[in-house]
Amino acid sequence: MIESPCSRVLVVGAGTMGEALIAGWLRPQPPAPALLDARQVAAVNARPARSDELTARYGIACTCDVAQAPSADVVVLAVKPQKMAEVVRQANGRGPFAPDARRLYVSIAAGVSTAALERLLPEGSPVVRAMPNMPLRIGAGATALCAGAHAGEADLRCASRLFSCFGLVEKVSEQLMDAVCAVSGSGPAYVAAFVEALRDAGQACGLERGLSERLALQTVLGTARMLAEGNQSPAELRRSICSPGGTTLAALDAMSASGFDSVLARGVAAACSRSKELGAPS
Ligand SMILES: NC(=O)C1=CN([C@@H]2O[C@H](COP(=O)(O)OP(=O)(O)OC[C@H]3O[C@@H](n4cnc5c(N)ncnc54)[C@H](O)[C@@H]3O)[C@@H](O)[C@H]2O)C=CC1
Ligand SMILES: O=C(O)[C@@H]1CCC=N1
Repeated sequence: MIESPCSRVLVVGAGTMGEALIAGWLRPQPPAPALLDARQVAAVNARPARSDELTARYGIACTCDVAQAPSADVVVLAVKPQKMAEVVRQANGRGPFAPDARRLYVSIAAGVSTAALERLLPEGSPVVRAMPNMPLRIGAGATALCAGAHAGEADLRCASRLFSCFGLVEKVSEQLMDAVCAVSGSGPAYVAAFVEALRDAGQACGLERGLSERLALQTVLGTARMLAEGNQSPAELRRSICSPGGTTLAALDAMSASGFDSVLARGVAAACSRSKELGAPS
């Protein structure tokens, strides 16, 4: 079990990501036990049906009124960036936003800066900003963390423990968080789009759609595993597949001439700009 001061965790806005975090903390990680047990986790979701569903599924306390939430040492803010200010103001200084105790606030919201959160939260609150990604659902996530003005090493350690059970955790300076969001936060969607495009391209060359998707998917999986588990760099692996005058070079030359790299660069830059725009809750 996780030690104090990370002993009771409240997830505010338990939607897709919030639920993935809860499920991961409560799941045993053989040979290790679960990080938290159901009595240590609580959640808030504005929709009563969703709140009931989370209680039924995980046996955790769940409420739809944030002001009524059980007390916690760590409050994970998992609402959409556009909702952040509204949720805190709705509580009106009660529940997890009461200025009566020191709590660590961990926000996973894209773009929202620690400074913006500190302005919303009780004065002097420690804030850690995290940017996880969707593959944390299968323990293969990538999370970057940075500390706000009042968060110390112990707060970062606590946040780090909460995300380490989901995969890679990196500490970065806050100015890099928008870029992290654009690469790994949104990245799983780019990879899914790549699989779709490779499937469709295979279909256009005559493969049956299902077969094309299976081949595309296994290719992404196998390549990612080789790069993660082996000692070849992406460039080395790429070169080892390109026979002189062969098929792969023909493909990469055509892709390069069509702007493959610059298309990706423009997409990532757009995500990074959007993260910055989301950064200041009104
Ligand atoms: N989806 C993703 O892959 C990633 C999302 N994020 C961030 O995680 C956060 C959550 O994203 P998702 O889980 O995808 O969104 P989501 O829409 O699935 O979850 C947000 C939840 O907040 C609830 N909510 C709205 N207002 C509320 C209120 N006043 N009180 C309590 N609950 C309220 C909604 O009912 C919803 O279930 C966002 O800030 C996003 O930027 C970060 C990394 C990856
Ligand atoms: O699209 C979004 O805004 C969120 C942040 C990273 C992934 N999904």
